[in-house]
Amino acid sequence: MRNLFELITKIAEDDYSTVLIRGESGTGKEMVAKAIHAQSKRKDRNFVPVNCAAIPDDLLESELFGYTKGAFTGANTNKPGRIQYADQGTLFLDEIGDMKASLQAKLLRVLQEKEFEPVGAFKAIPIDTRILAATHCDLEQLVSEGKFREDLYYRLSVIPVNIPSLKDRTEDIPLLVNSFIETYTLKRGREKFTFSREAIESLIYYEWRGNVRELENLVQHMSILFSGKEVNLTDLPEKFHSVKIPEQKACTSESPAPSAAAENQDSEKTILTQLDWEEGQVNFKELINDFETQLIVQAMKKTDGNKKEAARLLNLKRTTLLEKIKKKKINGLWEEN
Ligand SMILES: Nc1ncnc2c1ncn2[C@@H]1O[C@H](COP(=O)(O)OP(=O)(O)OP(=O)(O)O)[C@@H](O)[C@H]1O
Repeated sequence: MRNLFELITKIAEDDYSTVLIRGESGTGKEMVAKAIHAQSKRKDRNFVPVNCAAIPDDLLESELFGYTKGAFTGANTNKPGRIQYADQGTLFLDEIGDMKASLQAKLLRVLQEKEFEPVGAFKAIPIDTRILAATHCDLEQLVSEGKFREDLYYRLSVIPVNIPSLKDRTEDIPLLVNSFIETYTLKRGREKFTFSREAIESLIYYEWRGNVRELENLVQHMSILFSGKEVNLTDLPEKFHSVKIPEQKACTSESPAPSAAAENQDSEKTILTQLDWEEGQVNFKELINDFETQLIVQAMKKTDGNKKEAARLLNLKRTTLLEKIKKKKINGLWEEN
């Protein structure tokens, strides 16, 4: 996600490239598109989202490009399309994989020629809009099946942005939960609440097919229906009660998970017994540094080199662990020993 934030800033600065945002439903594709717009030079102009899957095929063309008076029965006046509202701004085309072939051709023209024709018009209108597209589909597959134009696919995916599913970044769950608690308690003017460790664990190991949207809905739901201070597992909706938590990770409020310090008592002993106080002063900084290295190497060994798991064992953020490994230049040390 940190890489993604950096990418958003770079993309926002470069106004010319088209961007294809990919991710499962609810991962935050529209949020990323809004963030790109908000950081770009177009930020004071409109951000216009169009969900290509939500508008029936027959209507999408006139909705997107507008129409002229008399273009079809019922077209009594000229009507601008959403693309015109996005002039000088950003047009966000969500679910682009659902766009029918004839519209794909019109969109390609916008991208290549920077102009479009409203339905029923004979003259093209110039347009200056940045197009951000998003999809949860496998566009390459649609291209190979002939359902999506290959030239449009290459045009759109100049910069691909992939948003990971929530189940692939479970370390973000507690952070997101806290942020949503903040938002929804503030909105309702009620006291903040917390989630018990057991409850958080069930959230961490839950499937999250609806990704961040589903998590946000849960916290919103709790902020309405739960009036206590700490949400326990039993306060959560039924589907969370049966979440399978891997054996060695399961912990209850009565039997807290082993802390990194306890797990590493052995290495602490080793270092302390190695100390020779008689020799004079001990080098405090060096010893702490060695101890830290030993802890990291041990955690990496225990988890077969899985940095995410090791960070969880050490009660560190994954990024902090990665930074330490890099700074100490100890990458792979756990394999050698
Ligand atoms: N990193 C995040 N931090 C806070 N809220 C987030 C984050 N990512 C997503 N959300 C929230 O999750 C919800 C879904 O996000 P969004 O609509 O951007 O997803 P999407 O991928 O475009 O979904 P869909 O494909 O179904 O349209 C929104 O309410 C958004 O505010």
